Amino acid sequence: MVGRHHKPEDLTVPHVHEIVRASHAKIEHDRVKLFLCSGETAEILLYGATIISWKAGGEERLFLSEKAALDGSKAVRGGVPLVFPVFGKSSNHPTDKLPQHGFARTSRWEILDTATESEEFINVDFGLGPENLTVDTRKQWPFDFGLIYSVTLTKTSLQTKLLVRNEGQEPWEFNALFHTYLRVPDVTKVAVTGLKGVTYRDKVQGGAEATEESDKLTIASEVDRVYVKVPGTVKVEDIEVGKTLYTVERSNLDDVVVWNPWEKAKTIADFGPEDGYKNMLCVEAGSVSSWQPMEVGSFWEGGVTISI
Ligand SMILES: O=P(O)(O)OC[C@H]1O[C@@H](O)[C@H](O)[C@@H](O)[C@@H]1O
Repeated sequence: MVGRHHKPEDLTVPHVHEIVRASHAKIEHDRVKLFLCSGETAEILLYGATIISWKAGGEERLFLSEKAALDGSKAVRGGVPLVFPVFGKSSNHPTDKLPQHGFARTSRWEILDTATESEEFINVDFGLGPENLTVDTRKQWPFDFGLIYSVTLTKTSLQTKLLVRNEGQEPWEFNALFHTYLRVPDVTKVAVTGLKGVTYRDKVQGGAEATEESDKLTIASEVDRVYVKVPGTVKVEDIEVGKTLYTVERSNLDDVVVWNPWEKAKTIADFGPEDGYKNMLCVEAGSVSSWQPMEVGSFWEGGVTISI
């Protein structure tokens, strides 16, 4: 080889241990993996921009069903699927032809950017627009929109942010929700705090309205509640050990859905193991109790930070 002779100390290539320790993003054909040099990781599928793993403090923090389809054939059962532009199934509304929870969780997103700003965090942005939707989905919801979903991994948190833009010539409206399946050691030994005094719609009771009486919501049967306009921080606590497992902080997301299917999990085809409901609790931050209006050219941004 012609050229200057390099002595080993001239080489700019990092030593192997430095490569392993550096924070970085690894892009594969169907997913992005984020690594922090301190050991935390996250894994996000392009399908749905679904976060399927978040490891922090040496433990997996998200529940992912062992029967979840990860091949893009159906929405992922577990992790953090994104709900947009409709929560549940609507009727008499422009979203009423869309399937339950909309199309964001079943569309393939594009990677927009990855940047390691420091050793303390790493971020990846995904984008979704009409050009990423199937012809059928476009027919079901023909509006022009742009979404940017930003996932940031820090040493102690997983931060997610959704930017929504109306890029069309007519107004439309939407729901959005971060459908987070938190992993818990034993769901019967945790409590959700921060909901006392909040009005909720109880889907297990046919949508009846009630007010949360307790500062410690415990789970001993099926729970499916939409807490409306939750004022502050919600936490998941281990009541046996007396320690906070997760702190959920929201920005511009009024509502919190708490869901555990309990033994109904047995009837959910892609839920496994059958008793896996004991190790999960969905605490879902969203804007779902009323439609978010989007005038032509307007932006909306909402986000959630889950800390351990
Ligand atoms: O089975 P899916 O479409 O992923 O929905 C799971 C659950 O998602 C929750 O957000 C809803 O409140 C529940 O009613 C629903 O059962």
